[in-house]
Amino acid sequence: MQHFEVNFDGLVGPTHNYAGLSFGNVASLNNANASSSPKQAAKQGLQKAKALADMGLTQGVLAPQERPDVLTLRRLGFSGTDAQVLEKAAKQAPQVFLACCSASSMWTANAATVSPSADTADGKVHFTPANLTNKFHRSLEPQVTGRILQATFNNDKYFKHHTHLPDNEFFGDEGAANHTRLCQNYGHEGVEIFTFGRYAFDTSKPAPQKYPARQTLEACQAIARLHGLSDENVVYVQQNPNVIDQGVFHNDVISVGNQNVLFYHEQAFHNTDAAFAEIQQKFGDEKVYFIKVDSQQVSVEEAVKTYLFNTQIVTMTNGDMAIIAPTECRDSKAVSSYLSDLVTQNTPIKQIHYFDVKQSMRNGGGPACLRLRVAMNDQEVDAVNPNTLLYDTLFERLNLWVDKHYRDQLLVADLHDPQLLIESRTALDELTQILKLGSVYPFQQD
Ligand SMILES: NCCC[C@H](NC(=O)CCC(=O)O)C(=O)O
Repeated sequence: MQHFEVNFDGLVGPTHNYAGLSFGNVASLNNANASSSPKQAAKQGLQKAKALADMGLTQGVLAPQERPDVLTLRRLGFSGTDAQVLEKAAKQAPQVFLACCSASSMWTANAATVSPSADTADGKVHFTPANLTNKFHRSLEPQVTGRILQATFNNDKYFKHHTHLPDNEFFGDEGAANHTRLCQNYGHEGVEIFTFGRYAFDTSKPAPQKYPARQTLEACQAIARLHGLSDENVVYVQQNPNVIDQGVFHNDVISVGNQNVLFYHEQAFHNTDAAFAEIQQKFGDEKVYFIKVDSQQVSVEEAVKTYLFNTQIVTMTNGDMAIIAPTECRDSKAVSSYLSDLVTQNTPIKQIHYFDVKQSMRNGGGPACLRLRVAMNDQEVDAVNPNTLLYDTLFERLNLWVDKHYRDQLLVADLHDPQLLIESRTALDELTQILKLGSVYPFQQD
């Protein structure tokens, strides 16, 4: 049996915009109200995904969500026709309205936590959508995310879907952005590393002071229970509260792992030595490469600006690893010289590939945010909805679909345009036919 890691990239939705919604995410705050290009954003994402497919990796896509979220606006008391709902909300509660327009589901690293079948008690691949409670605009995602995941991984024999954790800050969960899995190979039992920002039920423990810690230990523990993980395969590590206060709102902004590599900044974790000893012990006899970047090489500020750690580390068909980095890393002297040196060292990382994902970066989402990793064996890959796997035909079809429906430019002030709602729904309706997802959106269920 063969084993793969498949990346499911989030398609950028037609309302991609910069509304400054994410307190604690420096790029989101700095780019508030800038004009965006949904078309360019979607194409940048597709290019990156297709390039990985061309490198011989299996690549899938996940559908975006319906925005503006008229259903939520109605729940909040705005009434009338859809156009009236948009107009009233934009006028009477602009911040609430903007939150209901975000295309943030594009960052599928926050869609769910996934545990491969090699790690779970029942031998199925488990999915728990993230509840994303810390940000109102993101808390609107989990229900539809669950439907999209079920329509993508639509076979009960191999896939187990859980409901997202209770919607409150005690169980704040941001999905795979705070979860990394190390393993000797993808089919082998792995070590699932859950990273959290604070203890929900013990306020005497360290926590950030300035920016929110979005993920709690208790949420991580609940997911490990739901997925049937053994204590022998799980490590919980607290993020260094101080780096959260410097803009590291998810752990994937300061560390990334793949197979036997954990690439991290020296300030990423609290109690690093104890955590790494536990990881190595649970990993087994083979050595884990803990690749440390220290503050003199790259400061936390530079790491947040360039997203050095929001890179993907992928295993190529010849067994070497490659780093998939945003062009911001190439444009930084400190980071690009670090990376050029890294590939000459004695680690599995041998190549660096740069991609322009600026439209996403301006909202604090790099290459790693744009993908959800699902390690599977060949039978499981065969059980995935085949229309969501990105081969040449789907790539071409999706590019045409973007050209047909997406605007070149969008301003925050355009979001209440009723025509945009019609365009978005028309696009998404067609997308569900292309990907054969069925009726996953509220507007399709009226
Ligand atoms: N994993 C990357 C997530 C980025 C995302 N940004 C946003 O939602 C910004 C949206 C805006 O500000 O318009 C977040 O912070 O959760």
